[in-house]
Amino acid sequence: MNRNPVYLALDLPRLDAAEALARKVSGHIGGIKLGLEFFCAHGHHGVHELHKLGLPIFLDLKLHDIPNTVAAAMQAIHVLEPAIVTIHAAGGRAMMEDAKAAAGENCKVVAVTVLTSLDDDDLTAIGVSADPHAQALRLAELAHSAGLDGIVCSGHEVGAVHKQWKDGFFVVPGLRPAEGKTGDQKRIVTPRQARDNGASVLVIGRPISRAEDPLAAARSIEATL
Ligand SMILES: O=C(O)c1cc(=O)[nH]c(=O)n1[C@@H]1O[C@H](COP(=O)(O)O)[C@@H](O)[C@H]1O
Repeated sequence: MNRNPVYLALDLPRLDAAEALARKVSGHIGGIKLGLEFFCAHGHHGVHELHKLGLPIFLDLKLHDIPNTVAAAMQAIHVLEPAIVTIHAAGGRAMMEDAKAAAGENCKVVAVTVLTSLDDDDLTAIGVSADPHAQALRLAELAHSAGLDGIVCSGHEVGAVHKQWKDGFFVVPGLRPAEGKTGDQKRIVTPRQARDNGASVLVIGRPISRAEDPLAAARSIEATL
């Protein structure tokens, strides 16, 4: 894995625009994250196109279904040779075990714990009585015992998760440079705080992709790390 921990979230509707942006900042990121917006629009073809840049690909598909379906989906993406794939920890132990067993040899499988767009009230509304911190720790423990490589959590929880899972692989989104717009994210920290708290991968989208000058934004984030 590249030493630069920043994975650029390419949440853009057009393939040519996504490719151009990734190419422009490619010297200042460690990888590319392709999520649901990209995959639903451009599928395998889009992933093959982005592979041409030579950076590791993080396929953020957040799979969450019965174990058999998730395992079959994992097998269907082998051919894309992703470095990292996401599933949802809330899918349960058997789903996580089967997803890991079906993944390619060099693919890290990480489980989303509590989305960074959720706060206490959101968890209460879906019937979860634990706060985001406790819930993230609980799901991290489950993901660890199911044999996954790591988890996705916010920069607020990653320090505590790191203490209980020393060699885990931790993906942290919800990152904003000090002056960045929050948007739909609720549990945010700066890229530097996330790294200092133990993040392995820093997922950054709009602070770069929606910046007036994406190259300058990527450079200035890199300079803080
Ligand atoms: O799995 C993820 O990457 C993810 C999990 C999470 O809890 N929160 C979260 O924002 N993400 C993704 O991280 C990216 C964040 O984008 P920005 O808020 O634009 O930096 C998006 O592509 C989200 O899909």
